[in-house]
Amino acid sequence: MKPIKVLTIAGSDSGGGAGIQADLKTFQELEVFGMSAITAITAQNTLGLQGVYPSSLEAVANQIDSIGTDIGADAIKTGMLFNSEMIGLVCEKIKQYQWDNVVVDPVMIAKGGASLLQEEAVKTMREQLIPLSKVITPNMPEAAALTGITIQSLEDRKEAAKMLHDLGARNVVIKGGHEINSDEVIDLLYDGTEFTMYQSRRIHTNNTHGTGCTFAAAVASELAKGVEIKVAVRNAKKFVHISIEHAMQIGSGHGPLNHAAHRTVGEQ
Ligand SMILES: Nc1ncnc2c1ncn2[C@@H]1O[C@H](COP(=O)(O)OP(=O)(O)OP(=O)(O)O)[C@@H](O)[C@H]1O
Ligand SMILES: Cc1ncc(CO)c(N)n1
Repeated sequence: MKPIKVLTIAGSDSGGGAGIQADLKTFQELEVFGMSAITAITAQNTLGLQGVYPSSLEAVANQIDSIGTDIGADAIKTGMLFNSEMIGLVCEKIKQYQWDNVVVDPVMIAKGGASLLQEEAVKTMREQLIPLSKVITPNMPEAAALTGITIQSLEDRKEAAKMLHDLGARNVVIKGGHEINSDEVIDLLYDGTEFTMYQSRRIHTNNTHGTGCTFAAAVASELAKGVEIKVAVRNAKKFVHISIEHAMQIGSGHGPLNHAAHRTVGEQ
């Protein structure tokens, strides 16, 4: 069987819950071959972010070239991209290698509130990266930052999704993890034609560190396999849900997910 390969371009989370670590765990669980280009090293744990050490542009370019010139990728996922220059570089490489299955997780702020993207970089993301994306997966604050729309209701999310589609994203998923006053979590997909809602029960837990990375990595894995977007989002949401539900108690703050849970729960 031909191996299916997925590349994540993202930051490292020393605590193992988010970023590159969450992505590679997800790729492994969803049976695709995972590769990485590391944009920054973060010192991070379940309590917060203790330090950020960005990679040089040369290091990022070289990592991507190593993959592009030899192994290739059936899908790529971007996470923490640190600043405007790095986003520009990643856009150049996506074009150079003609990568089409591009999942953009527009990471800006970690759950604890620490910034993972410089502010001026939001403009570059909007103008350069979004037009190259097959799907963009902002949470509600990220969708607000990218569009300037204040997002509270589902209608606000629909308006923001349309705007992000107009900016060039072929599909937009605005995730609902931040709608904390509700007992359900609804992720909203817009494919340029219609809206699809993915609804689940909200799990009341502290262990949600890395949900966004895991979700986007799962979408990328499914797209790499040739699964169509509506099913890819459904499968990704199910995978994240099970992984949150069966999280182990790790650290004393916002703990990571249990990416292996689907094996025993048997729903995947
Ligand atoms: N408490 C929860 N219960 C069930 N599902 C959840 C919960 N929190 C998040 N999810 C799911 O996890 C996925 C990620 O959503 P979320 O809005 O948390 O992303 P995020 O804010 O980008 O995450 P991150 O913490 O990695 O930045 C979505 O599919 C969402 O439905
Ligand atoms: C490295 C990294 N990427 C993304 C996130 C968002 O969850 C995080 N906390 N850390």
